[in-house]
Amino acid sequence: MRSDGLSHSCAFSLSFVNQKHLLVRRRLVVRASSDFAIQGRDLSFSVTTLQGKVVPVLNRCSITIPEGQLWMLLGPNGCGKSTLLKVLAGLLIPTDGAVHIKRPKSYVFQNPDHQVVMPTVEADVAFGLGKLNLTVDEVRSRVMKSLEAVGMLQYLLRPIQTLSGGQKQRVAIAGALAESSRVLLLDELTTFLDENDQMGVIKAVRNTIGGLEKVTALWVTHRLEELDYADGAVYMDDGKVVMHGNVSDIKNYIKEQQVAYAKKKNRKNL
Ligand SMILES: Nc1ncnc2c1ncn2[C@@H]1O[C@H](COP(=O)(O)OP(=O)(O)OP(=O)(O)O)[C@@H](O)[C@H]1O
Repeated sequence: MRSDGLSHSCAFSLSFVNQKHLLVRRRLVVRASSDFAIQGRDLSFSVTTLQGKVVPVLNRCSITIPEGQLWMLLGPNGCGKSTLLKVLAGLLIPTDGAVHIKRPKSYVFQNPDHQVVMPTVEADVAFGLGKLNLTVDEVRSRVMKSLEAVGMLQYLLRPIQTLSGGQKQRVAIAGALAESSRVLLLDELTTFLDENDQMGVIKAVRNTIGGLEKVTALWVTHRLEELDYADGAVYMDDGKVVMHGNVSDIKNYIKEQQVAYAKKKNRKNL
């Protein structure tokens, strides 16, 4: 675990963040203390284009996710979902607002090849435990428990390159669990996966939620069928959360948006 509370999964991501684009006014990332696991309040974030134009991406965006639950984050392309997730993870620094989040926390990437780096499954899940001063038996026990939680125990000794994309995602999640992550921030994990792998990953996440450790996950997705596995959902548009609540309300809202969009498009074509 890194000193800033990020897991090894997050450590790699910093190289993806172009610091030139960050407008840093203040940094407020503190530990959460009540029954929510994730809270962002009035978060703003902007990027500066190569032409020097400042473009707002998050616009006083607020979100609260209860502890021990799996919530989905949805919204149109470019509305700011990944940016919000990175701000919550501490990978991007908001220009304004505050983040409260339980720790340890882990951010898992869309592309598992960006974070599954060791030659075998066992070595990869154990990778982040090096700094925790654990005995060999403790490391092994954590690795096995985490792999079991994501249904990958039988792959313990497998070379990483023999795994499918979804299996690699589950190894990445096991790595986060091995580090006792209380919060998983999951960025479109199933985008590149076939249906079988997609279900394997979502069921693995579902299986890790709650429990004694009260693990909480926020899952960015475009796939409406994944909502069936969620305890709640958040819908973003234009840099802010516009709906926050139970899955059926969010599904209805999305359907209404789709109908309104189709009508608008038809009118334009007339
Ligand atoms: N470094 C950057 N430079 C310029 N624009 C950026 C940068 N990072 C994000 N953006 C812009 O900010 C907006 C939000 O991006 P973000 O990736 O958060 O959206 P998203 O909702 O996750 O999109 P998608 O669903 O397509 O993955 C987009 O218009 C994107 O082009």
